[in-house]
Amino acid sequence: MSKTSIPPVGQLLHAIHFAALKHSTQRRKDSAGTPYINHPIGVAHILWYEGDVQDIGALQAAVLHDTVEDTDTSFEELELEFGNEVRQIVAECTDDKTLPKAERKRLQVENAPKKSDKAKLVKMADKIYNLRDLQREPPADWTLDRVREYFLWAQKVTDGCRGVNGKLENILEDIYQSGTFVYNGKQYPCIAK
Ligand SMILES: Nc1nc2c(ncn2[C@@H]2O[C@H](COP(=O)(O)OP(=O)(O)O)[C@@H](OP(=O)(O)OP(=O)(O)O)[C@H]2O)c(=O)[nH]1
Ligand SMILES: [Mn+2]
Repeated sequence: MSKTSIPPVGQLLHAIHFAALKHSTQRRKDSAGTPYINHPIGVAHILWYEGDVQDIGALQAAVLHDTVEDTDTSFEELELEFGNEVRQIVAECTDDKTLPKAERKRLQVENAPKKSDKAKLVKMADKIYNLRDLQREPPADWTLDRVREYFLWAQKVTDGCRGVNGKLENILEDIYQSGTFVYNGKQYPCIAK
């Protein structure tokens, strides 16, 4: 059976299985050491359940979005397993880790408006997931300033993704306008007024 003739549920399962194997030894930065795979699955879950996104390529790319950046996965491998469109969306969501961190962050802001609609969807859901993680419990070694900087930077990135999904935009706007995060037991506004 050629890849495109596999029903969408099978295509999505293949992406989940692939990402689970690739991220199998990785953990999130929270104190519980949550399995990393919870994040890419959660990003696809946000697209479907909160963004009403049913496009199979976008959902697969969401599940696979950190495989090249954070594991030994190559773009060629993604193309072979999932086709050219998924490869391209993931490529648009992959930072060049050979660049200094400040430059990577700057490029995310600069390039967001130039991305395809499907890459913008994945970027917004990725940020929603990470911002919610930060609201709940910042990584143990993050200073208060680093958390604040992340919210400000994320807003600049997702502002460049506007125009493709009002529901996801509204979720992000709520976080920036009225969201709070907890740091050392104290509550702070995500974006100081
Ligand atoms: N908030 C949070 N983030 C965690 C946690 N564990 C892992 N991460 C990952 O850390 C990244 C954000 O941390 P940074 O210090 O800014 O980036 P870095 O990992 O590239 O150094 C995100 O990468 P990313 O998904 O590639 O997105 P991006 O922020 O680089 O765009 C996020 O998925 C956690 O417990 N909480
Ligand atoms: Mn991510």
